[in-house]
Amino acid sequence: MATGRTHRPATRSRGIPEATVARLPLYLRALTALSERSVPTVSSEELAAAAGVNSAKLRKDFSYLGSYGTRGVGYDVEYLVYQISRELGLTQDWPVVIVGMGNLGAALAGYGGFASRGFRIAALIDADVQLTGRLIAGLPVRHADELEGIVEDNQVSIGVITTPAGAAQEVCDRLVAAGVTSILNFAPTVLTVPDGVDVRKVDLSIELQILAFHEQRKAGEELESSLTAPPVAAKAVRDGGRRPGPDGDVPAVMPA
Ligand SMILES: NC(=O)c1ccc[n+]([C@@H]2O[C@H](COP(=O)([O-])OP(=O)(O)OC[C@H]3O[C@@H](n4cnc5c(N)ncnc54)[C@H](O)[C@@H]3O)[C@@H](O)[C@H]2O)c1
Repeated sequence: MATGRTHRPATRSRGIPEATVARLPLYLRALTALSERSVPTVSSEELAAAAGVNSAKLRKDFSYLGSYGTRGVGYDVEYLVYQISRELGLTQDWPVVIVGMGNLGAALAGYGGFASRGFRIAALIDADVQLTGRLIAGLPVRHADELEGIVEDNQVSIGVITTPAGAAQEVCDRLVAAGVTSILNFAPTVLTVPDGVDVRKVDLSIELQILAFHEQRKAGEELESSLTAPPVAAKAVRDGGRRPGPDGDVPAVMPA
């Protein structure tokens, strides 16, 4: 038994590094936006800026896909959308179940972005009999007793867990025993899964903590630069964070 995430090598099949795989959805999102605006080609710099990635890294990533673009023209948007979708396995339909139909489960069920990216919600499942049969986003909630049958009947390979932490491991075990091999876990707990099962954990509070770290660092840098800045600017910062702008009174640093 492996604890938490399954241990995979840093590269996947066909030698594409995990870090590249993790950036492919970012490129795909930016390319889809271009495609919707009927933009035919895009340069690596434009696409890198739209995806929030360094352009040298983008070119390296695309070389793993065998996509090199055309000098002076750039990359063919539609072809790249197809290539990345194929690489991510999005050209096929992925039935997904969501287990735990409280606030978060219902919000996810209502999110249209899954279906448009090839993730079909096969069933919404909850242990609460009061919820059984209730329509959420047009689908009836099924009782947790039916979980194994639903997974088998729909050949579900991806399960989303949005139950309280205390129920998540049991739900995970049942999903895996029924044949699910990928879990997206929103519950704040580390799941134990057998080899061959992938777990991705989503934790918005961790993302917020990372942002808090950056905020703190930015505040530290600002303070440091105010202490080393020329006397006039430093005085302006001490006087409430207002530095004289080009026309003398535009605050460059807003007071907190
Ligand atoms: N990852 C994040 O960023 C994030 C954000 C918000 C909430 N959460 C977590 O997501 C989970 C759900 O949050 P919520 O606000 O929707 O909670 P909620 O209480 O509204 O919903 C939980 C649902 O799970 C059901 N449930 C409980 N045990 C079950 C079982 N064994 N099988 C099937 N269903 C079961 C309950 O009946 C309930 O409907 C919690 O663990 C919460 O901590 C995570």
